[in-house]
Amino acid sequence: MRILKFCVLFDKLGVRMKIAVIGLGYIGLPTAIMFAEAGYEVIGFDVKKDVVDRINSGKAHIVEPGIEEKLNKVVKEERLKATTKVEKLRGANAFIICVQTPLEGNKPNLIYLENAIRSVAEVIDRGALVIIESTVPPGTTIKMAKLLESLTGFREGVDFYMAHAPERVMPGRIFYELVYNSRVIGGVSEKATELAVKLYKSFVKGEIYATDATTAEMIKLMENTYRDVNIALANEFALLAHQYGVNIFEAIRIANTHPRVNIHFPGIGVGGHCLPKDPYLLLSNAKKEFGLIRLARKINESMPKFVATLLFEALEEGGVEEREAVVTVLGLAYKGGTDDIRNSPALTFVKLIRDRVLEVRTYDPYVGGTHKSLEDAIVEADAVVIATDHPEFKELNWEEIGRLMRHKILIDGRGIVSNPPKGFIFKGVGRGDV
Ligand SMILES: NC(=O)c1ccc[n+]([C@@H]2O[C@H](COP(=O)([O-])OP(=O)(O)OC[C@H]3O[C@@H](n4cnc5c(N)ncnc54)[C@H](O)[C@@H]3O)[C@@H](O)[C@H]2O)c1
Ligand SMILES: CC(=O)N[C@@H]1[C@@H](OP(=O)(O)OP(=O)(O)OC[C@H]2O[C@@H](n3ccc(=O)[nH]c3=O)[C@H](O)[C@@H]2O)O[C@H](CO)[C@@H](O)[C@@H]1O
Repeated sequence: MRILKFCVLFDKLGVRMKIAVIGLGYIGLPTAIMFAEAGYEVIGFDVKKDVVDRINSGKAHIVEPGIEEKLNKVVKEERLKATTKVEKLRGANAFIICVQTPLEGNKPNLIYLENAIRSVAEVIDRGALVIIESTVPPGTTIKMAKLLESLTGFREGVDFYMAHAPERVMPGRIFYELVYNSRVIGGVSEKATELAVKLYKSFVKGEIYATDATTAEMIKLMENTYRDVNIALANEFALLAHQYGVNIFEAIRIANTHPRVNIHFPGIGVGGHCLPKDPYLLLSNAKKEFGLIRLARKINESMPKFVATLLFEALEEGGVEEREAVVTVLGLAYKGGTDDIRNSPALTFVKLIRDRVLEVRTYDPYVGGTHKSLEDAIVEADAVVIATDHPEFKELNWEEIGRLMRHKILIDGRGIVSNPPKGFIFKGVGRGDV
C-alpha cells in the first residue's frame, strides 16, 4: 500500500505529481480539495475570475458541509491554487475535467467540455492522464480522445491516456461520499483505466470497478435515469392517491416494508444539475425512440403545474380572488440543505403562478429570495407553498405562522407536513386524504 501511494504521489524522478482540475464548481472544487489533501500539488482552473479569486482567498463559492474549513486549510498550506490562466496547467501529470454538461432544449451542450479539451491540448505533455468526471452521453469520452488527438498530434494509449471517472456523490454528503462511495472508471485504452484507478486509489476507500469508457458513461446515466423513473412512478402514485382519497406517504411507508419494494417520494418536481438532464443525455445518441424514460421525464416536469392547480383550488375554497392573492413560496433550491437552484421546480412553480396572482414572495435561508426573514415573507400572506424540503421548514410551528397570515392556506409540495395544521385549508402532493 505504501509503495502504491509513493508511485502515485510522485513521478519516476521523485517529483510530487501535479494535478490540474478543470472547472471548480459543485464537483470540481471538492475534488480539487480531496486531491490536495491526498498530497498532490493541485492547480484548479476555471474560466470565472470571481470563482478563482474567492477560492484563492480560502472561501468557497458553494454551500457544502465542511468545505470552508477544508478549503481554507489546503489554500493556506499552498497545496491548492486556482487560476484562470491555462499556461499555469503546464507540467500537469493528470487533468481532471469537471465542467458542466447541460442541456440546450433537450440536447446535450458539450461546448464546455470541448473547450476544456482545447485548454488541455494547449499544455499537455506526453504521458499525461486526462480524466472526464463530467457526466456525458455514451461515446463522448472516445470522441474527446479523438479531438485531443487531432489538436495535439498525440495518440491515446501511447502519448496520453484518457478515461471517464463519473462522479456519483450526493450534494450535502460530498466529502463523505468522495471517499466511501464505490467508483466506476473506464479508460479509452486499458492503460488509461489502470492509471486512473491507481490515481483515485490515493483517496477512495470504496470499491473501484474498472471497465471501458462507454460502459462507464452508460452506468452513470443509468443510475440517474433509474432514480428519475422511480420518482416519476412515485409522482404518478401521488396523482392516483388524489383520485382515491389516500395519503400517499402513509401508503408508500407501508408498501416499502415489502422486502423487494422501494418506492421513492413524490413532490413538486425533480431539479438539480443531474436528474432533469441525465435521462436525455442517455437517449441523445440513440438511433430509435425510447418511451419509458421520456414519459418519466414528462411526469416529473409536470409536477410544478400540479402544485399550482392545488394552490388555485385552495384559493378558491378560501374565497381569495386569484388577482388579489399574496403567495409566499418557501424554498427556491432544488432540494433541502443546498443553495443550488439549477432546474429547480420551485423556480418553475414561481414562473407558473406569478402572472396570475397579485404578489409572489420567496424565502430561502440558503439562496435568498424576495424577503430576508421568514416573518416578513409570511406576514399578511394569503397562502404559503412549501417548494423545498429544507430542514428549517420541517421545524415550523404552523399555528404561530397562521396568526401572521391574512388567510390560512398551506400547500405542501414536499410532503413535510404530516398533520394538517388546525384552521388551515391544507393541500399537498399525494394528500388525497385531506
Ligand atoms: N452537482 C452535482 O451534484 C453532480 C454530481 C455528479 C456529477 N455531476 C456532473 O459533474 C459535472 C459538473 O457539475 P457541477 O455541478 O460541478 O457544475 P458547475 O456548474 O457547478 O461547475 C462547473 C464549473 O466549470 C467551469 N467551466 C466551464 N467551462 C470551463 C472551461 N472550459 N474551462 C474551465 N472551467 C470551465 C464553470 O465556470 C463552473 O465553475 C456535470 O457534468 C454534472 O452533470 C454533478
Ligand atoms: C442515483 C442518485 O442517487 N444520484 C444522485 C443525484 O443527486 P441529486 O442531488 O440530484 O439528488 P436527488 O436526491 O436525486 O434529488 C434530485 C431531485 O429529485 C427530487 N426527489 C428526490 C428523491 C425523491 O424520492 N423524490 C424527489 O422528488 C429532489 O427533491 C430533487 O429535486 O444525482 C447526482 C448527480 O449526478 C448523483 O451524483 C447523486 O448520486
